Amino acid sequence: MFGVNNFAGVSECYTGMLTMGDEPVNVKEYQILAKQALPKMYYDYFAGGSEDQHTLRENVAAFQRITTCIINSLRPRILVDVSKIDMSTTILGYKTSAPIMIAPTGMHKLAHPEGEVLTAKAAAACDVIMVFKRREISVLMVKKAEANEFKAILLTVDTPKVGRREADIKNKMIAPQLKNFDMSTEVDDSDGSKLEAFAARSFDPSLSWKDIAWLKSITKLPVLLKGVLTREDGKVMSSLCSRVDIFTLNLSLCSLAAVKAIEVGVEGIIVSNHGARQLDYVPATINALEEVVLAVQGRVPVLFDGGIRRGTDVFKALALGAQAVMVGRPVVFGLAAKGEYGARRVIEMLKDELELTMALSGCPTLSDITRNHVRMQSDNRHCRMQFPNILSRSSCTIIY
Ligand SMILES: Cc1cc2nc3c(=O)[nH]c(=O)nc-3n(C[C@H](O)[C@H](O)[C@H](O)COP(=O)(O)O)c2cc1C
Ligand SMILES: CCCCC(=O)C(=O)O
Repeated sequence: MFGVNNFAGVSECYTGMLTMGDEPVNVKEYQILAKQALPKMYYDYFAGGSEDQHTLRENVAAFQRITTCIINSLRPRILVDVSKIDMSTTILGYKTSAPIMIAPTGMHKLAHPEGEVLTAKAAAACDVIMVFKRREISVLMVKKAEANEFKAILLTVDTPKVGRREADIKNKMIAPQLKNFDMSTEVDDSDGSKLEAFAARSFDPSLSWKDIAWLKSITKLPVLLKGVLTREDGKVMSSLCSRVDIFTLNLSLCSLAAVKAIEVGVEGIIVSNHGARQLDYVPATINALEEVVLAVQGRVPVLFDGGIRRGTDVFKALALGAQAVMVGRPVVFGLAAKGEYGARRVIEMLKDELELTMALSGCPTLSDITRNHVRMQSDNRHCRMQFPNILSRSSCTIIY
């Protein structure tokens, strides 16, 4: 039988219908099983994006556009000894076996009764904290993180308010009671998404650059900003910039969001659009990555998340300058479908696929993966000089 699944952000053909007893062969198949395993309200919460879900589709589709035509393609090397592939790297001084981490995603207990405990068992989890209106909650959580020997704080900076998630509104999404949020006791009689109502009560929309100094003043842990998408901070430059311009602009002319982040002393930046759950119509993160990497100029690590579903996606993000990637939904879907085993398999499959991609691209180590291993639309001028005939074909013109 030929099954067609058309989920938000995933549009795939499969040669059979999956059922819970089946063993998924790639991370996307875990989404199919998660959909079968979860109540609709919870599946929609995990899978959904904001508003038209344009960016949700783009996060995945933009990776798929880096494909087999001359521009937006991988560029493998041949006749390199790839009998040993080393995917290990060091992030903030900590050694890890592969540049793949688990993104901070809320409410794993909706996916599985044992929630985050199983996810943490399945892999070394990456830890997150949000700054709340009630700063005493933030202080408490930072102290808890320190006491539990967490290694870094990722400050989510793209959620002063929660994005408009229409599935959650329709489903009247219930915010479960969370241990970390015990201190919020207000009664919620709002209609629509209770999660949104919770966020409106708790998150601080006045969060600004000065608060980074406050956060740094209460902890010695390194602080990384999660949710940077641009190098610029003002309207002036954004009106002047287009994707193709970014290599030719004099970066020192503009006030830079990424650069500003470094100035206020953050130890790392995560290029993320929150899995397309916040502002719709922001770029797919893979299309925003290089802009930030160029602005940061190696001064702090740049991590990446959004739409990673394949080892080749990891490879593309590394080639465009990410030091490591984080994976959100696939891990939760693995957890929902097959518990700890499923979450672990998702990471293992991505690692195996990355290993194979490195071997087939002639890259025995991560440092062998270079910008020259991908060709993007923004390399167009260079392409035009080299491949005048091919580029006149409209099939090779990819529009961001
Ligand atoms: C269900 C869900 C919950 C999330 N919760 C948080 C969160 O609490 N804090 C945060 O910074 N990001 C959160 N994110 C965003 C993820 O950290 C990450 O940016 C995103 O999932 C990456 O995209 P991907 O799901 O396509 O891998 C959440 C994402 C999902 C799907
Ligand atoms: C109220 C939102 C908290 C979790 C989150 O960040 C998400 O669902 O994307």
